[in-house]
Amino acid sequence: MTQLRWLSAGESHGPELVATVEGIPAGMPLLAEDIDEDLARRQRGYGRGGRMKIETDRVRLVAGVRGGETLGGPIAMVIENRDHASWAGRMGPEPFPEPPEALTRPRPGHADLAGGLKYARRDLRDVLERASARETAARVAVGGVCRKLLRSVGVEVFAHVLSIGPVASPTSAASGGGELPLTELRERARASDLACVDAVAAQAMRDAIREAAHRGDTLGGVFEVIATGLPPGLGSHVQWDRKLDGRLAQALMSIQAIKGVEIGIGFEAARISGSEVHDPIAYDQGAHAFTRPSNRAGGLEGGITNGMPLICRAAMKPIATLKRALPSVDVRTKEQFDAAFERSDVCAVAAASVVGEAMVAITLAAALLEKFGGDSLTELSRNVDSYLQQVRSY
Ligand SMILES: Cc1cc2nc3c(=O)[nH]c(=O)nc-3n(C[C@H](O)[C@H](O)[C@H](O)COP(=O)(O)O)c2cc1C
Ligand SMILES: C=C(O[C@@H]1CC(C(=O)O)=C[C@@H](OP(=O)(O)O)[C@H]1O)C(=O)O
Repeated sequence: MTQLRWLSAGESHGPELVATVEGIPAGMPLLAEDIDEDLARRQRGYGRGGRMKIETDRVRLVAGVRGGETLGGPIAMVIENRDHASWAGRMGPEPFPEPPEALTRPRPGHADLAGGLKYARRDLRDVLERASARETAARVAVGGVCRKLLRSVGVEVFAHVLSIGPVASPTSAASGGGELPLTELRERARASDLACVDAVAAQAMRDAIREAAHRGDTLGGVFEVIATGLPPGLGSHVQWDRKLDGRLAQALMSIQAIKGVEIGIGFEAARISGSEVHDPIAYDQGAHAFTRPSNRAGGLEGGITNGMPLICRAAMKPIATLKRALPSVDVRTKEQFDAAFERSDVCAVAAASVVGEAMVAITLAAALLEKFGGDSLTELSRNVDSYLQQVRSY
């Protein structure tokens, strides 16, 4: 068994973000540009704030890769924070020449107050810098490495936006929106600035975001992550922490501002009968494979992949930093004030969907390595092929 481990470090306006990932087999081709494309997609999306005009995220591979191939050791990556240049004397590890002005008016919905109380920080910037979703750039870098591994065994992960505020796209893979083949869904999502596959819905979403911005308000939404090409048998029913649905939920829920996760049709399954929920089983003699005419389970039964595409959804709450700020209290004076506002995204659901892809890719890569092991890519591929042969002759 190979264990995938990873960590990120870095503050939003510090010098750089750092990510380390260990457990990737040796001999996997890996270039910075494999990851940069995802980093660029994470920066997109109608409704993002001024910060995204400053950053042009690129990864620098600093360990674990030689001559374009992984070595089997920890891979370390760095992403520069260009905005750091504007924070001289206020951010960075060295003592400041003068104490910077403290941020003392916590924003409802952000980590400011809870983190300030927990870590006994009087300047709430000490909390928000790490709580910020700037950190998700590091996650996307780790996800890019994992995506490369998954691709080598035929697994693709992609996401699309289902709704922004009250505006919904008519297409959902989980609800049988499979009139669109999944490859087409992926291409359309990648071509849209909102990762929405329906052009009419995307325009209504843009309008909703623009109107929210005019009101000084913000919007959340829902995105769906789909993984194709998965072998049956990732995850396990035998112990609580090995169930893949639970692990995916934790991974997606850990993304800043994600407040709900569904697998397949999710909460909808609780409202209808069993006969309308469960996917009948058939057998394709030619392909020597079990098939399903529907995929309401979203590719998971008993916490184990069943060979159908994996479908997860995540709900993002609206951005907490409001131009028309909500009432708050100054933590120093205890007087009532409006919460702090400098600048902010109005809506970041499309960006979060790219982070969702990364978190799902990381979780699937971990499950793949646990099942098939392998210190080299050759060994991993051989193990996968041998298992697929076993499944075909079951
Ligand atoms: C891609 C992305 C961008 C975000 N941008 C902002 C932002 O500009 N302003 C803000 O207040 N919150 C933003 N958030 C949400 C906060 O990071 C999040 O609400 C905060 O860390 C508190 O965590 P919680 O919402 O999970 O409790 C963003 C989240 C994501 C995923
Ligand atoms: C920097 C990113 O997102 C940031 C996430 C974020 C937050 O509070 O989560 C607040 C904003 O940062 P700033 O206060 O510098 O404008 C976003 O821009 C990014 O996604 O790369």
